[in-house]
This record gives sequence, C-alpha cells and structure tokens, in this order.
Amino acid sequence: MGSVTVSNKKSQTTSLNNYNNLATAPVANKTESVTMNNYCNGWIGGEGASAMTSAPNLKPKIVYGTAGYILEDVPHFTDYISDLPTYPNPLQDNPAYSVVKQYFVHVDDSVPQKVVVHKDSERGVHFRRAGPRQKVYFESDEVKAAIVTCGGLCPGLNTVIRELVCGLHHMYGVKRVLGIEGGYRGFYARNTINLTPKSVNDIHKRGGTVLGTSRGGHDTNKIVDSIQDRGINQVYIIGGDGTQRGAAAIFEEVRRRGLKVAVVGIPKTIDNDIPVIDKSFGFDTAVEEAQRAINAAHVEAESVENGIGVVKLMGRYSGFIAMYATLASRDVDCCLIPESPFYLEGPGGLFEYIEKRLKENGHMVIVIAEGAGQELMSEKMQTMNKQDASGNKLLQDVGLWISQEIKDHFAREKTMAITLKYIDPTYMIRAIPSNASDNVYCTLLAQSAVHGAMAGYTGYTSGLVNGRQTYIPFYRINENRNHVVITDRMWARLLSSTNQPSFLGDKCHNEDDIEEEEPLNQLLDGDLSDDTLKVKKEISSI
Ligand SMILES: Nc1ncnc2c1ncn2[C@@H]1O[C@H](COP(=O)(O)OP(=O)(O)OP(=O)(O)O)[C@@H](O)[C@H]1O
Ligand SMILES: O=P(O)(O)OC[C@H]1O[C@](O)(CO)[C@@H](O)[C@@H]1O
Ligand SMILES: [Mg+2]
Repeated sequence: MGSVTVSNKKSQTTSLNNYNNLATAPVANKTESVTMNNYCNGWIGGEGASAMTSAPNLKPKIVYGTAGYILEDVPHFTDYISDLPTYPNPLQDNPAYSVVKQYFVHVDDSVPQKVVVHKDSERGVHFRRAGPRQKVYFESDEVKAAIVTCGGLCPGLNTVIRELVCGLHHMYGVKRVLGIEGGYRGFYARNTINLTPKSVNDIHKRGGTVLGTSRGGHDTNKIVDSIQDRGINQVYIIGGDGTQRGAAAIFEEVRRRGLKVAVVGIPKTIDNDIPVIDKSFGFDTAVEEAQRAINAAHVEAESVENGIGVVKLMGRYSGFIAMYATLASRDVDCCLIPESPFYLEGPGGLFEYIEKRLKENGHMVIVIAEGAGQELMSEKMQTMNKQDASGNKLLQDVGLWISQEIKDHFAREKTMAITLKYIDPTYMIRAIPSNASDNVYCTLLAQSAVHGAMAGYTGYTSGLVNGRQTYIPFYRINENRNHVVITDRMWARLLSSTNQPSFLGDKCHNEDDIEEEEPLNQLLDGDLSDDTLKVKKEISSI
C-alpha cells in the first residue's frame, strides 16, 4: 500500500471533476496519487486530512494508486467540518486491547473487492478496512448514539443491537445509547428507549427486533430534525436495500446541515440481495432453518406413491436462500428462483421433468423462491400490482399457485396419481434467532460500525468483503441488487446437483436477459475476466 497516497498537501494531488473521468485517469507508475473528489472545495480526503467547511458536493471519494489501484473511500467529518479536535483512542488503555499487537488499523489499509486475479490484472477496486483507529473524533461523554431497525425481520437483528450497545459501552465508554422504536418513523413519531448493556444482555437469544420495525414512513427532514433535537451524534441504521437508501438520504441531509453526526448503515437482508458484501447476516441461519422444511417435505413425499413436496422460501428478487438451501440439502430435485425463468408445459418444461423424476424415484421435492415465476402467474391470474408501504411490489403466492398447477396437470393428463404437500416456512425462518456463525458475524459488523463512527467516518455501510470487515460508501450499496447469476458456476453446480433442466429452451428469454449481471463477491465464486471494465461501467452509470 506504500505507493498509494492520500495526500494532505494539495499540490501532490490532482482533482478530477466527475466520475466518468475514471476511464481516463492516469493511474500507473505514479508516486503521487490522483484523487478524484468533489466532497467539498479543496477536500483532499483521508483520515485526519486538513479540510475546510463548504457546501457539500455529493460525489464519491475515489483515490487512485499505482497498478490500477482504486480506493472507493467513505466520507469523513473532516471532509465538511473544519478544526475538529481529536482524542487518543481509549482502547489503547484497555487491557484487553492494548496487548494486541497492531490492534489499530493502519490508515492506508484497504481490502480488494476482487481476489481472483491474473498475473497482469490491475489491482482494481478496494474498500477502506474497518477497525479501530489511533485517533477518535468523539469523547466518550460526548457521544449520544441511536439505533434503529427497519424493513423485514431477519435472524440476528437483536445480536447487532446488543453488540452495538456493548461495543459502544465497553470499548469506548459510551453510556448514552437510544433505541428508536418502530423503524424510521420512530424518529419523529415515538419515544426513544434507553439501551444499556444490562437491558440488551439476553436479546440475542430472541428472534425479531426488540426495537420493532416498519416499512414506509421515511421522512428525511423530520428524521434529521429529530436527530438534531435529541442531540444524537451517531446513528446506526440496520436494514436492507430500502433502509440503506434511506440512510444515504439522512447522511446527505446531515452533511448539508453541517452536523457532526455519524450516519452508519448495517446491512440486513435475509434475501442476501445487498451488493458488494460477501453475504448478509441471518442468511446462514435462514439456509440452515430451511433444511427443516425441506426435510419435512422429503419425508412426506417419500412416504407415499408419487409424492411431491413443495417448499416455498423467501427471495423476492434473488434466489440465494433457495439455491443454498437446495445445495445444502441434496434432497431437492428442482430449485426455481426469480433469476431463472422456467415454463410448465411441453418438452423441457417443469411438468415433463416432474413426470420423469416420479417415474425414476417415486417422489420428488421442489424448492421455489417466492419471487420465481411471477410472470407466469401474471399470465394466468391478473396481477394485483400492489405495493407495500415502502414501495416494494407485493408478490402473489407462487407456492400455492405452482402446487395447484401441478395438481391440475396430473388430474387433467391422468398419467399418474400424485400426492402433493405444500410447505410455506417463510415467516418461521425469518423469525428465529441467529445461529452461532451469524452471531459472530453480527458482532464483527457491529464492532466495526462503532470503530468507524468513533474515528469520524460517516456515510458508510459496515460490511464483509472477501472475509474482511470494510466501510463501503452508501452509493455502492445502493446502486444495484445482488442476484444469483445463472451463467455462473454456482448455479451450474446446483443444476448438476439436482439434475433439473436449465429451462433454457425455446421458450426461455434470450441470453441478453440472463447475462445482465456479473457476480462481484466471493459467495458467488464468480470469475470476472475484466474487473476494471466493470468498475468503470458501474461508476459511469451512477
Ligand atoms: N429510496 C428510499 N429513500 C428513502 N427511504 C427509503 C427508500 N426506500 C425505502 N426506504 C425506507 O426504508 C425503510 C425500509 O425499506 P423496505 O421496507 O424496503 O425494507 P428493506 O430495508 O429493503 O429491508 P428488506 O427488504 O430486507 O425487508 C422504510 O421505512 C422505507 O420507507
Ligand atoms: O411480509 P413482509 O414483512 O412485507 O416481508 C416479506 C418480504 O420481506 C423479505 O423477507 C425481505 O426482508 C422478502 O423476502 C419478503 O418478500
Ligand atoms: Mg428490500
């Protein structure tokens, strides 16, 4: 990292004016860095960089280094507030931490987004490594933190709340932590509750969120007014894609008002559809819990002649839970997800495959993600086109629909008598407490979030990238959605495990529809041939 400079001397940097210049930015063989930012006039960036107060200009903070190194950095108080005092990190006097060699993260540490490289590959995009810094921008007594949970439930929410409270308290001596009840609208429509290590001690053993949650109700101005009125200066916002977009809006307003308030996102989504990060907390728990439903479906199916078990799992736009639960189980004969169009009738269709499997095995199990086959249903049933309070499309029950279609088909064709059992465990899966590995993951996410806020970073989501905790700028989290890539190896592994048809027959959509996304994270095990091109494409499309 030695060659990458985030300089605090203006003369050593070159400022570029917009994202699209990325494609032409000179990057290689330079000792000084090329810094592209428009956060504020004269902003140079980086921890402790000198800064001047000015109207914020909401552009990404990108730093170039040698050999195609790109750091997509996160905002810092010093980008828009001048002359802030700093303090030694209290962790240096904490016996648990002070003995750890190199406990503080080096200012230049960053984590690559892509770890599979070729010998001539450019170094590509990096994110700032999370962790404690030597200097902090808050005194312990000064901090008044708030925590809010928004969107749908997910295993691990309570663990994150607990670890935020305990992390703030035990690591940084922060005594004032408020819980915002009932999601975003709780900022302006509800009272707050005091959270202490004692009051949150056992909550990780419970499902749901002790703070409550909601959809809709995001009013940026009212929320920031409430933050200001209550004297809150660190806000921890736990939620999915919608929530993180809301967090970005709050951050922008906070910065517009010039407030020293750290706005920190912690990504939550049982669907695992948040981009950039390896996976979201609660996902492992969901996959594990889904096994119980799949087992039950299998037991039912194999106990009768021509038994079919259908299990619906969550996944509104992304079929990760269905895919991983299928791969984990090995009892599943067919997995249907939103990303992989399928059809029912005719050669290569689902009915033909079901008949074949029943003849071979006498029973079968189908796992279907809730967002799969919505177009097929819409053809036959009138689409409701309704939305929830956050604007998410309300889906029809694909599990019920497909079960009925299968029953009708065999009743009509009279080829064989079947017995079908449909299991919908979706809300049972979502409501359980997180498992051991998710609990560890939640702890790391929460502690990383706290370290970043104390160090003056803001406007970021705390997330795992290639197994390392990082700070990711909101715009990267909010620009798209993570999908299963059906042209990627992981889906191929699933197809070879279930032996199901790929449904890529005549009736399938053309290839352009299918190959629109490339995987970006390790979970997908993608093999990107030219990451830099992709980064350029993504950044220029913002
Ligand atoms: N574009 C947006 N700008 C501001 N706020 C938003 C935006 N989208 C959603 N929100 C707010 O974020 C909160 C949560 O959104 P949503 O209900 O979509 O859940 P989510 O965070 O996406 O979680 P999940 O989908 O995993 O359940 C809601 O209060 C909603 O009003
Ligand atoms: O019934 P609710 O609370 O709107 O949640 C349902 C949705 O929430 C999710 O679990 C995402 O949090 C989706 O998989 C699902 O479609
Ligand atoms: Mg969402």
